[in-house]
Amino acid sequence: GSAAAEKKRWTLNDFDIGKPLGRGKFGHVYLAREKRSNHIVALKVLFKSQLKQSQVEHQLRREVEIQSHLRHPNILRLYGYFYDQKRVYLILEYAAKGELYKELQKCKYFSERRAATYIASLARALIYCHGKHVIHRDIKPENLLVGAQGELKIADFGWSVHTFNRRRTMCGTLDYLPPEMVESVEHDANVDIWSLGVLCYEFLYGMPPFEAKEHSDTYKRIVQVDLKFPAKPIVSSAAKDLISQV
Ligand SMILES: CC(C)NC(=O)[C@H]1CCC[C@H]1Nc1nc(Nc2ccc(C(=O)N(C)C3CCN(C)CC3)cc2)ncc1C(F)(F)F
Repeated sequence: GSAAAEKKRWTLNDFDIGKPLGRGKFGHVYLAREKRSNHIVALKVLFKSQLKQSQVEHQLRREVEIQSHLRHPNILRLYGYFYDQKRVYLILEYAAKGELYKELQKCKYFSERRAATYIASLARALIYCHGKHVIHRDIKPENLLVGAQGELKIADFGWSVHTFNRRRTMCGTLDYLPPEMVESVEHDANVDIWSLGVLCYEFLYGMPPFEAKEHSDTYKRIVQVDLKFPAKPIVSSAAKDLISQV
């Protein structure tokens, strides 16, 4: 938005609230329309109490700071934020075609053409982020949304500035973590390239490459890079080569 928009103090009165789009980690997300511009947005409502008890306030602050400065067609925009007594509100770009992981669940796996289109746009978004010394560290289907024209949008607030010693509490799935993070040693932007390979595999086969029943088994498969390609669905050797290289 314009420079003026950047400095504007937003309040809930600036918006007409529409239907709920679903639940995020720390609260609900609503469709909303900014009254003056009639601009459609997603309003993510986070409860301060939950942020406090999960000790993520400082992380949210930094990630909002990063996200609001990123401008790329395959990165979901953060237009601004505001808060009241109990809640923090994030004014986000509305992705009209929703959550990619639901689409992947529905069609089990994607065609090579569709997977290639998604991976190429993610690669462009990561080149942009790494160019600004931002590594994402949380590339996975759940963090991807789809725009009105079917374009991919990285939407998670797991962005973090390029840091070496920021430990990530092992919350959520290990599936997407590369060896250096699973062994929680220092890591750099290449962690995102690894995750891109994991994502490419999951787009084509419908499951992540190192999936296992137990966490400890997933851990072992990752550190050993125990990469196996199922016989079905049929995937080109070019695609397998790309996944192996990445
Ligand atoms: C990346 C992050 C981890 N994920 C999230 O934040 C999630 C948590 C809840 C929603 C989503 N957050 C967003 N979702 C959209 N668009 C959207 C979502 C869902 C549908 C949809 O399928 N239904 C409404 C369907 C319609 C049909 N009925 C049956 C089910 C729901 C359609 C459009 N735009 C921006 C956001 C954002 F990110 F800005 F908040």
